[in-house]
Amino acid sequence: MTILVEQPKTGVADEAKGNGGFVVPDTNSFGNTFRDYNAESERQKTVEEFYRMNHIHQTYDFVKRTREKYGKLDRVEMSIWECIELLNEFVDESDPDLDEPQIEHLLQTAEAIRKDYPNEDWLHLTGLIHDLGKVLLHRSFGELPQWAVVGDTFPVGCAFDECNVHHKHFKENPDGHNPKFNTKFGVYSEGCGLNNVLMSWGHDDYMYLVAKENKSTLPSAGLFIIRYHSFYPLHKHGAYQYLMNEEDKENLKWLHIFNKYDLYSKSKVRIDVDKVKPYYMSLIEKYFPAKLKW
Ligand SMILES: O[C@H]1[C@H](O)[C@@H](O)[C@H](O)[C@@H](O)[C@H]1O
Ligand SMILES: [Fe+2]
Ligand SMILES: [Fe+2]
Repeated sequence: MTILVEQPKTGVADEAKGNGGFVVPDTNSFGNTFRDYNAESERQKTVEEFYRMNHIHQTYDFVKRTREKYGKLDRVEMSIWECIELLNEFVDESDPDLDEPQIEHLLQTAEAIRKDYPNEDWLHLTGLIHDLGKVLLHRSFGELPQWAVVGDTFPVGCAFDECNVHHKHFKENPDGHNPKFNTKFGVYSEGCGLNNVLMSWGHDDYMYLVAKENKSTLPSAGLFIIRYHSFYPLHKHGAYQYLMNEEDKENLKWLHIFNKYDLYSKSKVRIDVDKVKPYYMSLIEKYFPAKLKW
């Protein structure tokens, strides 16, 4: 099902009058511009070290093996809300804009979308669950290291585009020296569709598999957002476009909308969980079974 892209409820004029629409802040909680990977901040070193490990270890072979293993979904049975609560203890080491527990980020994203798109309940829920795959960091999921869970994603099996954050650290990735994998198309072909492309392993693809295998009724745009929201090289820089097919191009429009809320809603202003929980529980019930296989 294709859902037509609509304009947000409030226009710029409404925002200026304080009529409720989501307002994009100029700086993050640390006073820097968003996604500035070189800004001197307490987080810069942690983040760069994160990407060094990520770029060295995410190889075609690693992704294939790990995706097969986690795709079995034979670890845990739990509800969406139980998973949200599990995430409470984690801070994402790849993120220069946020050092709050993940539950804050999930609710902030969902609530910001809800302000501007009150009728797209599927998009509110997508906001709430888009990062749930970060449970891979948890003990019961084998405590995957951060480099295998978070951060921007990129295709493996073809050349690493220069617009990837901290690109220089790819020089230690063995795939970069393998002629099978280091050309523009690598193991892929033009227009093959993202569904046929292996992405670096992490919370996006994992949560997509969880939603799909548990028969979520979210529209294809919602599943696409979950699966590719960390693919900044594509949705921010326009790299790797030649791998997309027509359906990907349609879905990308919604991902562009979503990204604004994912990125810019990160703040220190807390959401009252008890107040908004009933609304989100009703959406979970509408689009997911009560218990899911993870
Ligand atoms: O640091 C962030 C964070 O891990 C997000 O959850 C992910 O979606 C982004 O792409 C990444 O850069
Ligand atoms: Fe994410
Ligand atoms: Fe996010």
